[in-house]
Amino acid sequence: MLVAPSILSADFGKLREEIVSICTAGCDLVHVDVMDGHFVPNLTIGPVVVSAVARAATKPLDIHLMVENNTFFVDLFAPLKPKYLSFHIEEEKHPHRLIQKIRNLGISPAIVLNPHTPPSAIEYLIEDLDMVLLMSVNPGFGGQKFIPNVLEKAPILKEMILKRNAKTLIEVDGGVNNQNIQALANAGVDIVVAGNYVFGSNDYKNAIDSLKV
Ligand SMILES: O=C(CO)[C@H](O)[C@H](O)COP(=O)(O)O
Repeated sequence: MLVAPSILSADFGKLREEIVSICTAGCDLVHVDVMDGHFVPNLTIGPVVVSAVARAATKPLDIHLMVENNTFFVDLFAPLKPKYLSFHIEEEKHPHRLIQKIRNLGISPAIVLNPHTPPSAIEYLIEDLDMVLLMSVNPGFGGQKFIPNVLEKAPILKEMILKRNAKTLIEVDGGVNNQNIQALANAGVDIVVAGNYVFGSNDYKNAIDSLKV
């Protein structure tokens, strides 16, 4: 299991220190939540702060866009060269076109599915995606309760990936902790995002290690 701590739960008063700490503690990716106050009822950080995060991080960035105008935000964040740039299928009329755009910028394209969206929504996009992010909370806030329907969706998605001989990874985000990590691994999940569980602990290394099942 790869672990991507979500910096939404970090102490923004000492953000550089927080980023260095999770990277030293052995995280695999640094997960960044970009919210525009329209697609979700919360507002987070823009490219100025994310560029400071990128300078502090020794692990690749995994940027999750929770925004209305995906193309505008892809153009804004692409210069920071994240490993993954993910956008919501619920908010995109031309997902195939946007996937190609992200790939042509040298970034791994990923799509996010809200808790109510079935894996079939992206069946014909699978081969073009490097990752699919399944939300296990409603997007917008950290520290919410895990919605277990993701344990049903992940195996369905995995089967679609295998059927198409694709290498697409499955990531799950929201309410992940040491109580549900084994069930997520059994369901075929490759990467977990964890905010409160990591940043709310007093030992980041222990918390990250406990998710690497
Ligand atoms: O995308 C998010 C919210 O929209 C966060 O990444 C997610 O909620 C992680 O936080 P936690 O592990 O505390 O649930």
